[in-house]
Amino acid sequence: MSAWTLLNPSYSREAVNLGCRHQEVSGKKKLIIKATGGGAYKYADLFKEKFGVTFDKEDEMNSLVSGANFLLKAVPCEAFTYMEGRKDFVQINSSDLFPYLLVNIGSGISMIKVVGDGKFERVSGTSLGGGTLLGLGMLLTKCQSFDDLLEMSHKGDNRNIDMLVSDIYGSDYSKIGLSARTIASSFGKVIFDNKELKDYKKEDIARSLLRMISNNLAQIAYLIAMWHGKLKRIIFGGSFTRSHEYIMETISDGVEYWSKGETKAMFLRHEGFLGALGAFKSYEKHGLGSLMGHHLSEQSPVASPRPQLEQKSNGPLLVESTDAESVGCCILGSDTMKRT
Ligand SMILES: Nc1ncnc2c1ncn2[C@@H]1O[C@H](COP(=O)(O)OP(=O)(O)OP(=O)(O)O)[C@@H](O)[C@H]1O
Ligand SMILES: CC(C)(CO)[C@@H](O)C(=O)NCCC(=O)O
Repeated sequence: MSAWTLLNPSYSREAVNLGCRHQEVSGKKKLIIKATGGGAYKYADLFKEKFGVTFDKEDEMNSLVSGANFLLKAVPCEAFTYMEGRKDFVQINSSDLFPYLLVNIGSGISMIKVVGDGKFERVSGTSLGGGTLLGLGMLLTKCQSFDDLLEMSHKGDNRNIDMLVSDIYGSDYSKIGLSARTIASSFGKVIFDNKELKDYKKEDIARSLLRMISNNLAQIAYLIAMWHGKLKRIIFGGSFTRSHEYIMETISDGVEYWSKGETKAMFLRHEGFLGALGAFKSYEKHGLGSLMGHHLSEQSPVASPRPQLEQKSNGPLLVESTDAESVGCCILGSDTMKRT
């Protein structure tokens, strides 16, 4: 997947009008598109040469934060927790939103402490992210896509690959709070198996990989949140989770475990669109805010009655009125195009 995000001009008439603009340069019309992420730099020349499109570049971190703040403040029930198969929407009071840790899981992971609108610091990051899962997954299971890998993982059993506490102790190790089922060493069982890759079920490998990456990022995120002022909210964005229940469940379990139940992982309904939304929002600074407000009030549920602040609900009611299509933007990758 490419590392760039932009508003897709072919998605809808509104997106054409709002995602890009024309500028008259020496009598010629120039098409300008907001773009963010690495691809906004990497592919700028290519787009200009092939399509005559100029990228109006917005900083990636700035766009991620701006997109996340916008969603959390303006879209009812954007954030939710996911535990034991249950999605609980959380409406955060905007006066109590900051500070929080934004963990953007793309190919790599950025951890950003957000303290206000436009006020943030990228406090950490890790290269063990979505790209690691997919890359290792492709090597070890020959999966063709992320969805392929995810589907495999649903059918797998990581206990055939991972070394559990019970494999070492024969039971739990309750004195230090480790249950028999806790993974003591990801992929650790392989050491004693004397088997080759072909002898393992690819479903089991997929499951172990997913647990390994998700557990690891949950732990790092929690530690970073504690290190940077005991941030009470950890919000996970980026295309990695894409509402995949098992991924969210594993991340939630990890945060719950490491925080001893004090912190809950939060996810976003529009998790993969933070950068695009943030780049879009930057029109405000060019004095085109009214145009944007018009578009959003038509398409997003902002105008609909708000649920009670800090209310939690796992009922379907709130989803109905806050359909994911409402934000109406696309991510274009070099090989994929996804729509909310
Ligand atoms: N359909 C998909 N195709 C490819 N990757 C997917 C898909 N769905 C989820 N993913 C996961 O999302 C990751 C990429 O996420 P995203 O598009 O947010 O990041 P990116 O912009 O490419 O990365 P970075 O932020 O590091 O530049 C992949 O590495 C993979 O783990
Ligand atoms: C390089 C970026 C910012 C590109 O989105 C991302 O992939 C990332 O945060 N990677 C982790 C890099 C690190 O901090 O180790």
